[in-house]
Amino acid sequence: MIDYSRGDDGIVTLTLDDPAQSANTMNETYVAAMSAAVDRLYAEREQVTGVIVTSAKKTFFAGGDLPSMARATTGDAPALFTLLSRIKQDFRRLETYGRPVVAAVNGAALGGGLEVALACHHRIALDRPSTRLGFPEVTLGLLPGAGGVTRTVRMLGLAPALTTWLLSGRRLRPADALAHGLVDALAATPAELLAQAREWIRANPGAAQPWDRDGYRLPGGLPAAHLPAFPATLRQQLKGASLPAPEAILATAVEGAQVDFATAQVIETRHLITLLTGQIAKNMIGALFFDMRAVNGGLARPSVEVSEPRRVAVLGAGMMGAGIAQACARAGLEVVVKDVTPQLAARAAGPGITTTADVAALTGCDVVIEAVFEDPELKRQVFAEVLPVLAPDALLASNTSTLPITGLATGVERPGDFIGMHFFSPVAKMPLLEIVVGAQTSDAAVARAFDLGRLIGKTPIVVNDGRGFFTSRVIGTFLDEAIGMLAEGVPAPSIEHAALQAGYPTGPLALADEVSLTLAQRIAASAPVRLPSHDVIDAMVDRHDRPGRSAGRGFYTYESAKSLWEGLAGMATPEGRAVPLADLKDRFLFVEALDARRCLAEGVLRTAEDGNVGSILGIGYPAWTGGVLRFADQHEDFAGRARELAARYGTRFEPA
Ligand SMILES: NC(=O)c1ccc[n+]([C@@H]2O[C@H](COP(=O)([O-])OP(=O)(O)OC[C@H]3O[C@@H](n4cnc5c(N)ncnc54)[C@H](O)[C@@H]3O)[C@@H](O)[C@H]2O)c1
Repeated sequence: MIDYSRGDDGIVTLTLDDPAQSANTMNETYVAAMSAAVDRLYAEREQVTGVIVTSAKKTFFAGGDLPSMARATTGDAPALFTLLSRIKQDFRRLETYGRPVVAAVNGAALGGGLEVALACHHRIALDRPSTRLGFPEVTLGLLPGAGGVTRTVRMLGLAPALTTWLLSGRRLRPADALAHGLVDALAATPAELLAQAREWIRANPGAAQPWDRDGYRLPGGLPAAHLPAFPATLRQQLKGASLPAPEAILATAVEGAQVDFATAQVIETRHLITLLTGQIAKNMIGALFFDMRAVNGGLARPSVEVSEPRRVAVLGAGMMGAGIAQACARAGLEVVVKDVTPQLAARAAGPGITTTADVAALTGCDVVIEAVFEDPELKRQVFAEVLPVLAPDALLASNTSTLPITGLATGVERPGDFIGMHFFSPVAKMPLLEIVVGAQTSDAAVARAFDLGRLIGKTPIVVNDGRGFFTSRVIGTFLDEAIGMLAEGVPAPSIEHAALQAGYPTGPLALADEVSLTLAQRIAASAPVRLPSHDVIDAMVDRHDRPGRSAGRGFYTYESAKSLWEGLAGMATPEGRAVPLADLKDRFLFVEALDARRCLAEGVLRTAEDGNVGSILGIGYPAWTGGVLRFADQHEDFAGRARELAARYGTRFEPA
């Protein structure tokens, strides 16, 4: 798995190449191979002038061995300690070898991959658009435990290491990694990469890690010196739910910065083992690795062969239409955007995009994605208008966020080709695509929508039609719960605080303002039952003229600073009462989990994987839960707690 080859110049190239996998990971094969390679380096030291570490794969190194990590139990702790110590020891032997060691990072280096590179004296990255470097561990409830925390902190100093790399989970492009100090140089081609590595080795025969040199000092000083001045981004990253991984990373960094290198490594190992053997990492790996892999791998895609799209028509150049057009163009598709006037259409202009107000310009398109106003009559009309010029079997997709697909399809000539492709705002950033299957939608249409989603880099879940499909329905349930709390007399700041504490990315009242209370009112008007939240929404829109964010006033006032509107206390009904924080938090998590279980029972959700992935990527369900359906499965007493909430707050909490 590691090819060892020594050139005439005495430079050994270690080429990582796991024969059993498409990417290198820190599995047993790797561990054994790395030990053997380092042993051989030491045995042949007299003939060696330097070492290049590189990979034979498209990526440099993908990271930890997640399948085996996800199985770890407390009983495995001693074995994990031994394994991690061995990995660390080999890195340590490499960096103290007494010869220059260079990482020739020929592709993505994430997690364990970046740790391999950090154990080298110098890192050169191949500057490709797809290459990313970073520590995604925190997003899986873990920490970089093969020296990643220890070395990053010692290389960059505490605050930069934490904010840019360890707590953010960011995957940086090579140029950004260079600017942020974990890469030393860039190379334009693979040949240059290796040539630069050799050159650096020749020029730096006495290379050593900074922390192994005399007089080394932690950049930025010891923790006590700058903890009070920790940047705002760090405080931001630590706000909200108290989650084990960011806390463990912070503790590892701060404790490790005050002791010698070897002790810091042990501290790091201990913290990682605590995370590995706990439930939250299992939840996060379950959803964001296993479920995600299943969803992206086509778990819900019908296995029919379909042709690839070439020319995409987008109707409507508003916020969504422009975003969808740009995403398609970036994937290399030919895109034509139509709006009612050339000026309006031109807002979606960009490389690879033609804009128009003329239906004829859509001639021959084999996909149309409609993103005009949320009005069923208008949508029917634009489909009728474009159908005659499209390719005869064109896929007909609507980006509606609320209108049932089966209903929209009835106005259209070819309902079998009609489908929902629900993107999320902002399209460039949001990874989820919710594919909505109407009563008459064909398997081929689902497969085509799925393939298009994958082509433009989205994670496509496939759901059946219904009021609000999956995502809009469940997020609506969440917002109704929050807004209903105002009617109960719960102070607005407590509502927002409880959601952040539970791990949601934004408070529900702020979110409702973003969505717009006018839209919420329209949805409420067609709801099968009247809820307490609907009275609050009506009062906000009709009585107080506070329709939401775009008007500058909703639950919040958006003037110079954003602040909760003081009139909200007046929304409480006389029977209002105090609700404990623990109940507020659980009401959010449970009300969504219960609704998602109903979605699964009703067939709106076809798989639990789609529900878990969709809830985290699309509607901000806290990732620590492992997704809206896993939350119930991993909860120690889901049914019992749900019944308790039902007794206090209503039958919607009754478990099925
Ligand atoms: N805003 C969101 O967060 C979001 C998210 C997911 C889905 N959606 C859905 O996407 C759709 C569009 O939403 P948006 O926020 O982009 O709206 P928007 O108001 O920003 O854009 C709508 C565009 O459609 C154009 N349009 C109107 N009639 C047209 C016609 N006959 N032919 C061509 N273009 C026409 C308008 O000029 C406007 O540019 C809606 O169905 C909405 O429910 C919105």
